[in-house]
Amino acid sequence: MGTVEQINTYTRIPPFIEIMDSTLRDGEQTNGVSFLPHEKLMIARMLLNDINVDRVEIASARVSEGEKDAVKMICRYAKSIGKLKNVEVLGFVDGRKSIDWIDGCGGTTINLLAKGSMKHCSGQLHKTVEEHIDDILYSLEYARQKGMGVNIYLEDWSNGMKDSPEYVYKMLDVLTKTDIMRFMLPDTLGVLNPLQVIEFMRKMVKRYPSAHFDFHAHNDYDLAVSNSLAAVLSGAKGLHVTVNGLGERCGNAPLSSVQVILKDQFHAKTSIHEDRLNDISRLVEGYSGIAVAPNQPIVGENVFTQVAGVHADGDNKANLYTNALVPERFGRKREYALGKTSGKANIDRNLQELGLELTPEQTQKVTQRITELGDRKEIVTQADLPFIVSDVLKHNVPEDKVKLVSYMVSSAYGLKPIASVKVEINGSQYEADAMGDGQYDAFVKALRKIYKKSLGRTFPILENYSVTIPPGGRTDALVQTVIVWRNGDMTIRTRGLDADQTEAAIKATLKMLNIFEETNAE
Ligand SMILES: CC(C)C(=O)C(=O)O
Repeated sequence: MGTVEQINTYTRIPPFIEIMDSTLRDGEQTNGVSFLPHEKLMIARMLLNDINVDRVEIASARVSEGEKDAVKMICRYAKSIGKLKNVEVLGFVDGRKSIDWIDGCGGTTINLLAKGSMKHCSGQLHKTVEEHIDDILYSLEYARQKGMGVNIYLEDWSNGMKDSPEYVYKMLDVLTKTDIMRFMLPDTLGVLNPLQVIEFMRKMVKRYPSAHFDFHAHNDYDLAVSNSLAAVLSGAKGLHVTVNGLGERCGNAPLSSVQVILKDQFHAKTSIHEDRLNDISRLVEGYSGIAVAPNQPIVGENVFTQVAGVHADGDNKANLYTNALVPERFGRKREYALGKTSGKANIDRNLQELGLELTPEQTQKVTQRITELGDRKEIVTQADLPFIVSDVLKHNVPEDKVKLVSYMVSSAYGLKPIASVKVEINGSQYEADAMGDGQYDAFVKALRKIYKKSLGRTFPILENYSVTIPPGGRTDALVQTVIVWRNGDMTIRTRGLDADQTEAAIKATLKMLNIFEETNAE
């Protein structure tokens, strides 16, 4: 596919694609997801106001009292901003019941769930197509009396077109002559491929040229996005999406992916404001409890993070590793990961952003430390960097007077930790075991024994011990331990940085002992 002209030669992409978001209806059909009424309101608010989707489907009728509260709140809010008509509720072909329920909540549009395949009509409703059409016409007439707009779903339309197209045509021959606003064609079981979508949608558009068709994809074959594109390329005027691709089984087509593909690859217009796509994704991720995969395009945690140093180098030199999906477009920022493959260019980028200027030797030391952490599978973030820099550079403590030769600390349920420590002090080796209230306590007690029993010397008193995690973002890599020691009038404050808290405290302790030895030697 190339230019808009080429696209239009082979296809009939409508100038504008209407986007209906069903996060609050189909999205809530994700296993384990249930939104509270106020959560539904917050999501609907953001979708209507900030993301500017054309329509939202917010619930199924007659589900529960909680759902009723949510629908009432959302309808009240939508009315206050003049968007009540953009709010839709799925209802059933059940005579007056669903329509009354929606009307009672203040809703003005029903998405009527009709059967789109012979199999569903006879197997589930035990009705003939004529009987089903009569029931639909009855609901339509009642909705009309209530002043309610009607869209209609033809559930299992995809299998209908495969197995019983004459059933689908019989329905639509009648229904397209009514005042139904939109015909919503679901691939209920997610069984279609793009070629079939093109074939079936073209048949629809050819036979009913003035009808408005929406396509509703499911992702069972990981084809929800491709099928949605196939649908609009064949004349569908609207697409159904959900935030983060939530939805029954494998979900629906994700809003963010559909949006960027329509815009960038097919030059199709929508009403979506892209700069809040990340925000809505985070909101829904939080409320649904369903984590977004880190590599999910547009909204995944990692998708704007360059890991390989060569990428940062190319970006530093000539912005070489970028495409139309620039993070700022979605309210995000490009990041340069820190790890064993990141190299100097990534570190330089991060130091620059933090306004830290280091000499080449200092950068070399920091790089070496980050590579070491990377080798241990630790993830280092920009938030960790200032701590690594000061840990590597700040102290000018000689580190050769006291060296740790080996240590072991135990951890077992119901038993006190034990530490076995061997250290070299001024060239001679000493070892001791001790039991403590915690691993670090046992470690310090063993050292204390060495100092008192083997060397006959005092050991500084531990006055304060604090542990902090570098602030911001993912900080699973590092813990900083700051320990304050007192020896007579002398206060020694040292810190250690490591992924492991005990290890960080041990590092801080060794620094203290080297300072202690240095001052004792003078
Ligand atoms: C409930 C219906 C409309 C649906 O989501 C589907 O068929 O995919």
